[in-house]
Order: sequence, then C-alpha cells, then structure tokens
Amino acid sequence: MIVLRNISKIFDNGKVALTAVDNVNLTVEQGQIYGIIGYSGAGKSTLIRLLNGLEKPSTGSVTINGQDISAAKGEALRQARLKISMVFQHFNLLWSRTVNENIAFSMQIAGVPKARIKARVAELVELVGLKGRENAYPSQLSGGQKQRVGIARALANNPDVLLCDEATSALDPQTTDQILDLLLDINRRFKLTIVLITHEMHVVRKICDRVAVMENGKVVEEGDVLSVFTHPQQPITQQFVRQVSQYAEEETFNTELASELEGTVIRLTFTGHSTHKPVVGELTLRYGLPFNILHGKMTQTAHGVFGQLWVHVVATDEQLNNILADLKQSDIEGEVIKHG
Ligand SMILES: Nc1ncnc2c1ncn2[C@@H]1O[C@H](COP(=O)(O)OP(=O)(O)OP(=O)(O)O)[C@@H](O)[C@H]1O
Repeated sequence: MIVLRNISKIFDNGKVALTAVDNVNLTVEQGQIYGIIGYSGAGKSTLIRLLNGLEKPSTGSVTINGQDISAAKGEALRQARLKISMVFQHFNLLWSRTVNENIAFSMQIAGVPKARIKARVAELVELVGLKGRENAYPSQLSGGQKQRVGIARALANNPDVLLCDEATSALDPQTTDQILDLLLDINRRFKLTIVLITHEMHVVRKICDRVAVMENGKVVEEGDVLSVFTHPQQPITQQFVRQVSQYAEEETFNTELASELEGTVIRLTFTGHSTHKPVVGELTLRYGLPFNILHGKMTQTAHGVFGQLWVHVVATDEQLNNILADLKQSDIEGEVIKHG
C-alpha cells in the first residue's frame, strides 16, 4: 500500500517559490492500477519522483508498504528504491546493449548471481513477448518492442511497485493498446501495484482501477474509474472524459429533437453489472409501452462497461414514477430530460 500524506513540494530558487505539488493526500491499495492524470505542468512528474524517493517532499510523507520513503537515506533508501521500478516515456534503454543485456543490467547492479540472471532474463523475455529478439539492439526494435524491454527491465528485481511515467505517450494508438494490455496482464498475474501518470484518459479508461486528476499541483478529483467517468465533477475532469471519443458523443445527442417529441425523454446511465440487464425490453413488457431508443453509447473500462441511453416514451405521471423506481431498483440512474 502507498500512502501520501499532506505532500507538498516547493521549488525555491531564492527568488521565486513554485509549488509543484500542493498538499496531496492519496492512498493506493496493494495490487491496484492507479492513474494520475493532468495536463503538462500539473505536477505529475514531481509527484512520481516523490514516490520513488528521487525528490524529498517539502512537507508530508510518502509511505510504501509501511516504510517512509521520504525519510529514508543512504543504504536504506537505495534498498527501498530497488523495490520501486520505473518505466519511462522514452524507454531509457542502453543503446549499445542487446535486449537480453538491457534486461540483465539492473540485476547485475543488484549483485544477482549470473545463472539466476540468465534464467530470469529468459523468463522476462517470454513474459513481455520478445522471444526471438533477445540479441537485437534497441535501434533494431519498434517503439512497442523497446517499451517491452523497458517493462521487462523494470520487473527484473521483482519490484513491489511499478511507476509508469507516460509509458505509452510516444507510441501509436495500436501499440499503446498492446502495451496497456501487457501492463494489465502483469498486474493481474502478479498482483503488482502500478502507478501511472498520463495526460490521456484513454489510458485511464483501459486499465486503471482508480484515478486522481491533478491541476496546479493539487488533486482536484479522485475516485474509482467508473464513477469518475459517469459523474465527473470538475470542469477539467469533464474535459478529460470527453477525450474518450465514444463518451464524447453525448454532445452529438440532439436535444432539440427531444423538445419536438411529445411525451417523456429519459436518460439512463448504466455502470458495471447493470449494463448486462435487458432493461428497455423489460420495461416495454411490464408497462406495455413502446420505448423508442433515441441515442446510446457504451464505453469499456477495466471494471466493465458503462453507458448511457436516451429513450422516449409516452407515459402518464404515475407510469413515469413507477418506471423511475424500477430503474433505481436495477441500479440504473434515470434522469428525465423532458416530460409532457
Ligand atoms: N526541479 C525543478 N525546479 C523548479 N521547478 C520545477 C522543477 N521541476 C518541476 N518544476 C515545476 O513544477 C511544475 C510541475 O512540473 P511537473 O514536471 O511535475 O508537471 P507535469 O504534470 O509532470 O508536466 P509535464 O508532463 O510537462 O512534465 C512546473 O511548473 C515545473 O516548471
């Protein structure tokens, strides 16, 4: 478990003091994939450097599995940092070393015996899908393959925490998805805690369990991914949610069309298990009313689907109240957009 308590980082060059991280409190549970999203300058890189002990906080503490990283020094800090690995946006590979040698490097530094290194490298090459490319140099690899080496190298010393600093930002969309699938697979298989920083909501949607939104050094919103996607509170979070194209279609729903229709327009919001229910069919059967689907969209996350449907129905007030009560009972939010 990672606990950040009242963490601030102020860079002070004697003339100007800049608060890069401003009183952040976060808890990342063991085995979670935790996303930190924000635009450039929000303080994400500084926060991740505080997590791996590269920066000391101006105030507050960072505790990883009970150890206070922010207070650790010397050998204790070095040992703690062996258990916190990092994957970088630009891979940071050694260009004069092969795939195998890059993966072996951190184990050599840690003093792991040669035979153990050989076996572990072979295991990691297999895990990240680089079999057959063991003797290639980074310049002979695609971006996705380079990041696979970066991930294998980061896993070499069996870390407790994997930090990903914009790990997919230099990759095309298809390769991004493959690398995200690999990270999700590693997380699920080894229950490895992953903290990733990104400016792309697609990354959060695809693999994260929880997300924190950063703006001007502060965490302005935090929660599980499904709730943040379905009920983004802050304008910046709403902007990020709109980045994910399927969900952005909300704006294409023609509200004028709704005002021209007689009757009621209801927006249904589904999350997780409620998306599997044949709710419109059930309501049609129960009330004998034809429900007309006006618009709909579904988005997949690591925790299932969430989505919204706009339906039109001509119903009495009493029927409408009953319909809304039925929806609530099925864990579906029903919001009346227009009535009468
Ligand atoms: N070593 C430093 N000295 C002074 N200011 C710094 C230092 N590191 C970061 N900053 C400042 O802190 C603020 C947050 O920067 P940070 O790099 O953490 O943001 P970010 O969200 O990671 O953005 P980016 O994705 O562009 O790196 C910025 O205003 C930056 O200029």
